[in-house]
Amino acid sequence: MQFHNVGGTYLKLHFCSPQFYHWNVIKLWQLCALGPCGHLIVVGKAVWSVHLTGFRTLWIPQSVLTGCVKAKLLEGWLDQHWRVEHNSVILFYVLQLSKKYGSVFTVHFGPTKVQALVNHAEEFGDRGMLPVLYDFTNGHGILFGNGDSWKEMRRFALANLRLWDGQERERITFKKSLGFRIEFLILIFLIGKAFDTTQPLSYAVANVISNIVYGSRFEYSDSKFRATVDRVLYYLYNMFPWLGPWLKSRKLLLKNIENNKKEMEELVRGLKETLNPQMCRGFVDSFLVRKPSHVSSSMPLLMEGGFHSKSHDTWPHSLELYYDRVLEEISSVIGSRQPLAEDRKNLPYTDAVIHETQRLANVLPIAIPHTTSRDITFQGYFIKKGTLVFPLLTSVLQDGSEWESPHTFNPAHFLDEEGRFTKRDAFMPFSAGRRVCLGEGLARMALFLFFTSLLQRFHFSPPPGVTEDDLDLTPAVGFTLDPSPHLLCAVSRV
Ligand code: HEM
Repeated sequence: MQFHNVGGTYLKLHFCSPQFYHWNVIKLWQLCALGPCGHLIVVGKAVWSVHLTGFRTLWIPQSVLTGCVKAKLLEGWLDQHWRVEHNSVILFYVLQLSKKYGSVFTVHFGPTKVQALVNHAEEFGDRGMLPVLYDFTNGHGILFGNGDSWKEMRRFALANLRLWDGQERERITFKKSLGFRIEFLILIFLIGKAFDTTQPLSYAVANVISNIVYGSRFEYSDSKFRATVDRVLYYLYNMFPWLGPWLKSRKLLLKNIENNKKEMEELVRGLKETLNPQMCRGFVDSFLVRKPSHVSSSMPLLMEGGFHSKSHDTWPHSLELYYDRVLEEISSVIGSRQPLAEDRKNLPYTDAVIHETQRLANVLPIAIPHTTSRDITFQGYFIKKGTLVFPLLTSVLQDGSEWESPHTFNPAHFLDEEGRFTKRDAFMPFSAGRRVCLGEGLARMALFLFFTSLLQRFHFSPPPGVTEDDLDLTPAVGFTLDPSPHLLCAVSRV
């Protein structure tokens, strides 16, 4: 994939001078720099506002922020504001800067030196490690690993996922699991009450992934399972390293991670005791048979796949209001039978709507951090080995020179003049290069089956008394970009 043909934006972030390291309060202004409402809050004699001119500056006397007061202020303020604003602010903020400063620019951001850009798969292909991600993984696994062990794990995982893509495994495991999750949603929706889209979808997606990872699904009434998923959701809303040790939520985050690890270990113990090497039930079994010492690395897939897919699954319903044409297509091609993966090629408009939803929803706007594997000069900028790099996927997914209407929902982006589905190079919600999403094939298939099955059965609308215009779909904060929590009603079509 050649990023430079697509013309994305490359973000380079510098952190400020180390003399401020010893101030606890430094993290406050690190945050505030990109904090609520785009205001820059400068504490004490911070000198790094050079590149942030143009933003309003609010001075907080340093004397106000000492000892406990400092900690309390910080905690309360962060809890109230940061979690709500963080992601969208970073995103819109850097996009604004990119308009002003061009495709490579510098932001002073805190006490570590950080630069972010995308290109050159090899040089920018290592995974960058943020403290909070380290808390979660200790640097192991596919998502956050590097070097030979990452290479080996990725190859192994891909081979296994391909296995499931193969006929037998797909028919048995994948379709069955999707059936379950759809069954669950049907139950929820049939209750007829307005529901918040996030939670049932998260449980359902997590069940699909656990079917693949563990070879079995959970009952939705299982309180342990629900607690695990809730904890994963909690991670996502708290994955901000610079919140650091001041936040009480970090303590909870670590406790949640510990609890989830324990439960996963328990599950793996059970699988070990009942292992039959001739009959792999899921991903963990493959590890137990062929790579027993790496088995813990398979576990974060539950979180990884779950949260990405969940974010997408919550979006299409919000856009369902536009989907009459999709329904016509589904009903003329599939009728009332269960949709199958191979139906996709006969549903070009539906496929275009799903792609356009992914493009505009842009659920991982700054992907997952990379790091440079060696010194490199890129677009005239020297970047040192070990520099943190944030691929800004939004800059490609909503690039005005690539898309006819970059900020508007427009399925025609993926259709040719005859109404046939057409691929676009700038469509890269799964990123690109050597760290491209491992679950892309699986996620694409799940999105298609899930989306068509739900639309086939339900009409979605805002709750009584709420108009479509009242629905607030402003992206909410998190590691992923989800729509703000909102209620919908599902009315059965059959
Ligand atoms: C709609 C759903 C999904 C989206 C949009 C998505 C997107 C992404 C993105 C943007 C990355 C970062 C790539 C980079 O570092 O440049 C990624 C990495 C990854 N994804 Fe996904 N993902 C989805 C679903 C899944 C699923 C279902 C799985 C698991 C079965 C999965 C497994 C992974 C793994 C293991 C990585 C790390 C790859 C590596 O570092 O080598 N993803 N994904």
